[in-house]
Amino acid sequence: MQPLVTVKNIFVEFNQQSVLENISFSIEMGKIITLLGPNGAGKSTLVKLVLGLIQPTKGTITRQPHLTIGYVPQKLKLDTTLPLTVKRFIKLNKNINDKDIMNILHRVNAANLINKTMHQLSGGEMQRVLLAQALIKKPQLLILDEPTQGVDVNGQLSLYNLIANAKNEFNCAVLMVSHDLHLVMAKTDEVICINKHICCVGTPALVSTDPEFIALFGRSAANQLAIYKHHSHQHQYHGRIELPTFGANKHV
Ligand SMILES: Nc1ncnc2c1ncn2[C@@H]1O[C@H](COP(=O)(O)OP(=O)(O)OP(=O)(O)O)[C@@H](O)[C@H]1O
Repeated sequence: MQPLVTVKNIFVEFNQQSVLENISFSIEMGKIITLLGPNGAGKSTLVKLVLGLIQPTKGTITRQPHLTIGYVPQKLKLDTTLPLTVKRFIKLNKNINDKDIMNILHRVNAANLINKTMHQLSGGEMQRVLLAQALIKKPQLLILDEPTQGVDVNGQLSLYNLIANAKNEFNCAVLMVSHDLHLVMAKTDEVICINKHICCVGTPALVSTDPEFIALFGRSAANQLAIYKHHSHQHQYHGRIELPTFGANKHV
């Protein structure tokens, strides 16, 4: 099957400064890809390229015709003087009815937030609402730029479970940027490690042994990635995990 997105030999420069160099990869249906890299490595720039928000200086991006993309941005700038409720925020998507909104909020365990205003939300609540907003149109590709910012460790695990279950239910692909090595890797099919160029690519287990990854992130990060070879089940997180509520796909 044709990949949803194919990125081929991409270069990006801002003010004649090179930000991305010779990046190639493809996003296939049903796969979770995590972009890793140090600050300033070009991860958000790559996400914006895939979204079509910026154009490459050189190279090509091919998207499947009529590809639907749901996007959770790194930061959401909201005017705090406007009391926008969660319901109205999600309704900013056209042709969405109240039943659809309630359904999607239920699925991200956020139905109780429907009448809250956006600026009243905690970090974890905000991320759930942003996820609901990204999922409401049943995207073929879900893109998340650091989806667990401001979320505590239990909330992070819960959010990654929701993302993995959304992937199963909608059979969408997921492209995300994350620094949560110890948690996110259990859900990731492929890691792309970048630092302007692609340093290494592969499963978390494979990348954790790659000398370029170790040189960039250190042994401790490599061990966090590798941990999931041995401890990929949930028992160490007992206690405060909210299990996702996705239809038949309750396995995590
Ligand atoms: N619009 C822009 N104009 C000029 N420079 C930019 C622009 N956007 C990004 N940059 C620069 O490109 C480089 C990569 O930025 P980017 O935000 O993609 O990195 P990142 O890997 O997502 O970083 P972080 O982990 O800190 O979020 C940085 O040096 C940044 O300053």
